[in-house]
Amino acid sequence: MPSPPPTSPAAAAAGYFEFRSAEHVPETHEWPGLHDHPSVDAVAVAGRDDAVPVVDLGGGDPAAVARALARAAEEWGAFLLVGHGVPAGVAARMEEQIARLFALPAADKDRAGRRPGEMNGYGRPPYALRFSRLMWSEGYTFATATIRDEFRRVWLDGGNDYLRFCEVMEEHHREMMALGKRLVDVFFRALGLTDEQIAAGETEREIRETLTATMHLNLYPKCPEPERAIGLAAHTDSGFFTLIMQSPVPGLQLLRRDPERWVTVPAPPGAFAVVLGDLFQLLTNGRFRSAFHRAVVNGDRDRISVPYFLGPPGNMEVAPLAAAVPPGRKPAFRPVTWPEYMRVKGKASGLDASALAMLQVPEEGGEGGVVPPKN
Ligand SMILES: C=C1C[C@]23C[C@@]1(O)CC[C@H]2[C@@]12CCC[C@@](C)(C(=O)O1)[C@H]2[C@@H]3C(=O)O
Ligand SMILES: O=C(O)CCC(=O)C(=O)O
Ligand SMILES: [Fe+2]
Repeated sequence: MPSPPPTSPAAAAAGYFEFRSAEHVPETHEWPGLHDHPSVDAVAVAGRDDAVPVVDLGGGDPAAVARALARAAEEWGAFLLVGHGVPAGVAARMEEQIARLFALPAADKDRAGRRPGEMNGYGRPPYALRFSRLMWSEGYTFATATIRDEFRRVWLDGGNDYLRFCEVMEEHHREMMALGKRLVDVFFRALGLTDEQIAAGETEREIRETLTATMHLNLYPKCPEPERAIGLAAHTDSGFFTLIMQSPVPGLQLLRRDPERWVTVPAPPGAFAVVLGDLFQLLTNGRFRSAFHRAVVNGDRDRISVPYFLGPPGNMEVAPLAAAVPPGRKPAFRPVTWPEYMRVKGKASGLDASALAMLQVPEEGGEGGVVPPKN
């Protein structure tokens, strides 16, 4: 089957082609091992609970909310967040603007193409470069601190389309940052900290107040052969946690074990999916787990997702919180900055090893260095 032609030289470098005119999945995008584990829906059946946890922030007993969050973070490393108070209009405006961005002529998007070694821009996410096959998605990454500069690369005239787009991204950023900070405190409570300790703890305050955010826009165009392509290949996020706004079209899947299976996360309107990252696993001394996840594509409908990656500033050393280390024990991981962790993760993926395991401190008298499989 001949591959559809790429839209432009930069699009070819980014690995994109004209998804809309594809009648088949070309060999370049055919993904190996997609069905090594079955995909299942998020339901509870006798003896096996595949119901993705739901955490409701709205109005319940704070202690009960913290317990629900602790269970989700320990057992799944992911959950659906409802009762968060973010107005529904925000997601609707985001979907509209993102669809408009990706529908722009290739030449406009190419001007913002992510160059090698750069964090921001239009193109494949960093980890995609490890794979020889391509994914069925378009992406755009940007730091929330530089939204206006970033999108002047796309809309050179700085006109109304540009202004409207930036306003909507900024609105989403404001809502997500406020929600992220609230959630950090609920995570601390879930670790067993009292409200007084959360208010007085210097480390806890620093984590909440210096949170940084990166946004990544994903468009998964509808796919003529969804069984043969992947939207986003399996990975863990590396930061603290990710708030994911998604179209009401399921696609996000979480790997569960014993037996290994991909559980599809439902996409009820208004709910955010929350996925914990590797540095949160380190921060909580391994108590809360990062989630191995991927995004599959759909035969009938496009899907948009907006992961909002929250993490520490680049110069902050992340170490296990005292509250998460059992009395009389040493922290299980050595301190690391986010950029340093990314380098370790890059090496670990080449070695097929876990980056977190490489940062583990051997227990006295124990073997050390081994993080049990995720989920
Ligand atoms: C803040 C970030 C997290 C991320 C790398 C990035 O700098 C921006 C893109 C993010 C993303 C999205 C797709 C999967 C992922 C592993 C990737 O390669 O790029 C994540 C990164 C991450 O969480 O490590
Ligand atoms: O599309 C999704 O739901 C997940 C996206 C994701 O995991 C990512 O961009 O890191
Ligand atoms: Fe992710």
